[in-house]
Amino acid sequence: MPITPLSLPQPPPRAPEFGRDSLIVCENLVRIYQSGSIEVQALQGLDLLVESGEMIAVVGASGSGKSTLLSILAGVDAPTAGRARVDRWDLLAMSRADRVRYRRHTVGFVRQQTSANLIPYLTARQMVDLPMTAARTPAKVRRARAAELLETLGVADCADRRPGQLSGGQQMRVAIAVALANEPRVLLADEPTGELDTATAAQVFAALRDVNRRLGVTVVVVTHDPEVSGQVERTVAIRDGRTSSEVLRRTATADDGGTHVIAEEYAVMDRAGRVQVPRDYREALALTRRVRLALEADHVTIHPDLGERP
Ligand SMILES: Nc1ncnc2c1ncn2[C@@H]1O[C@H](COP(=O)(O)OP(=O)(O)OP(=O)(O)O)[C@@H](O)[C@H]1O
Repeated sequence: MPITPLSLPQPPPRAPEFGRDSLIVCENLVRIYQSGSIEVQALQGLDLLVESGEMIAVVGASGSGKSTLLSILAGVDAPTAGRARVDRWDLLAMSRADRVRYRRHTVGFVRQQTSANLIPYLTARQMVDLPMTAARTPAKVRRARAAELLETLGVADCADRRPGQLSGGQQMRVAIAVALANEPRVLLADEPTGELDTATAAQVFAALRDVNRRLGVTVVVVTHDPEVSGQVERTVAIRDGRTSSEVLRRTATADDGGTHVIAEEYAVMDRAGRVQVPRDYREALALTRRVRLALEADHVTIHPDLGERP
């Protein structure tokens, strides 16, 4: 009997390159650390796209690979395998000189420990000046830009103070100003509010959002704080070294004119089509080793395997 072919929507003639127009592209990214005879797979095939001008939060349990991802994007650490591109830089194929140029001009990095970002014997103004001096920026431009950045971050009055004379929140704002000194396209911040109290954390986060909006810098911020991740349009969750889900938030206007935020959670599908079904879904329907997939007109269903088990 002839088999009637299933009528499927036709794919585009040739799939465009993954993330061709994105500013940050990670594809199947792997980072393996070797400590003695033990191998730790910190990233296990992570896919991530970030568009120019976006601000995203990266969340995940301790040890899930967030800091590893940020260090790779910052050009501080190198991936073991996969693909990582930021702007025009291929992070797996950079020479040492490229890496210096990349870290100086393309990305600004704010590290997890506030103190690791600052130099104890320099004033805030001198610290913002330092990366510009390394980039051979003329003195007049440096002076103007340092003043402008400290003003933007709300710490203009701290310009002549050293880190020891600043509060934790002020230190973090100065660290952000330093990271922005050479006008990078991307700002990476690893737990920037981790050591701060709630009110100060909110101010620092507001400063990051301001930088994103006013300067157009793309911001990737790693956080444990649900308050923080609730304030960005996209939150990417990492589990076991892979992106597992994304929450997109948008503001909707109700009939009475009031606005409210709608948050929708999406599972992430990798390029091979693999999707992780959340544990509570699996448990609710006893989905185990084998499931039945069915293609409907505009969605795909997953059914438990009710057949005979071998
Ligand atoms: N230099 C290293 N050598 C060996 N293992 C490492 C190294 N750096 C990270 N790891 C391991 O890689 C995994 C991911 O670590 P990573 O710091 O990226 O996680 P994280 O999500 O940032 O955690 P946290 O929220 O606690 O900072 C962990 O198992 C960690 O122990």
